[in-house]
Amino acid sequence: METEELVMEELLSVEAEIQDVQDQIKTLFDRQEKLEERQSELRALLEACKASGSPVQGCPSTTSENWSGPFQWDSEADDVRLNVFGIPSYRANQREIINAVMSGKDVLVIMAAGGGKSLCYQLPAILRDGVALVVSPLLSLIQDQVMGLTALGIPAFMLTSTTNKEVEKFIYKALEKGEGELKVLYVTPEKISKSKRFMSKLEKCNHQGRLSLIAIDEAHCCSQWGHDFRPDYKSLGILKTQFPGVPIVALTATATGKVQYDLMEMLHIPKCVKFVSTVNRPNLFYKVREKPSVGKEVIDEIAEFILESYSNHESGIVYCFSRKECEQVSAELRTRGISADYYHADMDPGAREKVHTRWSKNKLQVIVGTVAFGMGINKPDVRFVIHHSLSKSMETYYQESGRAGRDGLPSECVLFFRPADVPRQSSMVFYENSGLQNLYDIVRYCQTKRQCRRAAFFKHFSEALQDCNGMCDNCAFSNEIIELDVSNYAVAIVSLLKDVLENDQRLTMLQLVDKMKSKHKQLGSTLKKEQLEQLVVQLLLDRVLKEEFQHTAYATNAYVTVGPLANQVLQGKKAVKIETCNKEKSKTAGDVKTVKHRLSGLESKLDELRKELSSNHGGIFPHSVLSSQQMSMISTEKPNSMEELEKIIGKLKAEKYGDRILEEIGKFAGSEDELPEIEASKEEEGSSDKRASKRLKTRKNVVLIDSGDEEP
Ligand SMILES: Nc1ncnc2c1ncn2[C@@H]1O[C@H](COP(=O)(O)OP(=O)(O)OP(=O)(O)O)[C@@H](O)[C@H]1O
Repeated sequence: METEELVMEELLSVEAEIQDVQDQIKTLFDRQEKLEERQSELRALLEACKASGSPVQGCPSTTSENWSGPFQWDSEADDVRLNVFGIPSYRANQREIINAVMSGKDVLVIMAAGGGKSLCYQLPAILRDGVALVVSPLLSLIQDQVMGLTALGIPAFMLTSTTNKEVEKFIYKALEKGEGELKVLYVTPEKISKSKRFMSKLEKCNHQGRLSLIAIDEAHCCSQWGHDFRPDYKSLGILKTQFPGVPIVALTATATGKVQYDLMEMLHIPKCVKFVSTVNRPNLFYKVREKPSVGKEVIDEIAEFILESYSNHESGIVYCFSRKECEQVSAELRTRGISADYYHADMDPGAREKVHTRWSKNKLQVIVGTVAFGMGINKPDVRFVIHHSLSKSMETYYQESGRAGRDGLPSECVLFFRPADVPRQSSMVFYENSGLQNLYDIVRYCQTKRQCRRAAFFKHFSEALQDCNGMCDNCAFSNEIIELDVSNYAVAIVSLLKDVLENDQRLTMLQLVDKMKSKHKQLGSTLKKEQLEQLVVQLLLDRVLKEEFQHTAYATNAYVTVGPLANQVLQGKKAVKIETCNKEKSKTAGDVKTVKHRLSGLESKLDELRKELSSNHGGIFPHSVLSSQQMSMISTEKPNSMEELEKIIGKLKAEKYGDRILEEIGKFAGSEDELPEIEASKEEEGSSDKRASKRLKTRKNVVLIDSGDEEP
């Protein structure tokens, strides 16, 4: 008997050790997977550097074909840009991309939403002889583009399931015989993969030297690592094989290094010239708000936000997790006086189209949609994108929030986050490639109360850091953040889960938090329920815990169990901390109400500053006093006189960024090599202006602001 007990004891200890070893193996495998991913990203960057010689983010350029010109088609291109498209000047990279396509190169374009990708293939399509083929994933997107081009007098057509026989005949004739006027032809990827007839006409067109270029829009759909993988995009590789002499231009708004590498392989364009524009959208203010646990309260907060900040019926989108939620949220918003309607995949296409059109024409303020409200949303003046629920990845969030402010004007992106939303998403994405890893990245973005939100995007897309300019809640509002050491709670959670496991039971995140709550009540716990939830999520991110999934006939349930690093916590080798705010930052940070309040206090001080300026100086606008960074903080417009500057300030004030502008005005009078003025704004109101006026008295090339002028 005694021997049996001893054996039993040893068996348990061996089993525990095996578990430990397995945990370590799992950690190492995870690490290996991450490293391999990074390895392939770096290889892709290296390839791209070698192949293109063009500036690639994160990789120094090796050659330097100068794509800015001059080229023989320069004046013709300028003429078409201005007189056909009505565009006065190129945006960043557009000229270079057009020149590379015109030179017959394969080109990969990564440019943020609204950056102006279409011009990059539409302009060469007009300049080059023959027909340009454009592959685009969505009918609605194609219809919009064809309508737009036709309105400009450009012969553009689409060949899709909705095309009538007559038009189809015209297109085939134009391809085969060059009859009729056809400059740009839009198709879906299915046409390439499924229609032999179409491919044979295209062959003939190319044979006669009339296929001018091939554009592949939303090219990230080629890669299964991307967020919108479309199987038919995989077969687009055939285009380069069949038409090797025709330049391919692949365009997308987002692609990590891995996706770029993948799509270059899929499309057989390894030597393409690559143009990567920044993912930064400087006009978007990112913030995360704590999501109340009561559904109605969430809607109250969303409604309050819209009614207070966007009372002039400015357009917005609210993204929800499910179709049902979508319908509920839109109904609730309506009862609170907001003109809202829902949009999801379960509606018939006619009804969806109707909602979209009403919204596009500003007859509806808010669309409450699921992810189905996605590609092809071209409304330029969307002022806010609210996420009622967590997105499934950084890429998805970047895309969805990026539908705000395509016109370049200040807009807000607000994500309502609550840890309990994590298992809802994880039980949906755990079977996808890197699904959980992607989800945990966006959860990390939401959990932090310290790190710049923008920096998370730069990191995710392997781009060098850029200044956020105070355009996210964590950078703009320096509320005191306290770091709580909650290692003892972590130990209690791990021990509890081990007990549960030994009894062959499982706990969901909410059950675990409830158990902890009742357990800690007895111990006189100080952590609130929300903080316990935050802690459990933190432990998931830190791999102390992990999620496991179980399928039932109706759903997949997510459970929380001990993870690879659980023992380190038990052994006291790993400290666990959570961040908490002194004030309830997430509720107030960046709200228009807050900004307006600060602004009204500062306005009277601006008047004082004006008076001082006018009594001292002679009206010379001191361009030299402003660094380009300061200038860009104020506006993308460049003022040439004080009057113009004041107008811009007035406009920006109306757009709620007045307090930052005042800070900048304070800087006009200061020397750039003084201490960073940005700090002044964080002092008590008024102190920055006092310092500014002091400097005014001592400085020579200062500004005159006419004290008699009305605030524009
Ligand atoms: N150089 C330019 N100057 C001013 N406006 C421009 C310029 N280039 C493009 N635009 C305008 O910018 C808007 C967005 O362009 P476009 O639709 O091509 O963006 P996109 O990069 O394709 O965005 P998305 O990825 O969201 O589809 C359009 O209204 C377009 O006419």
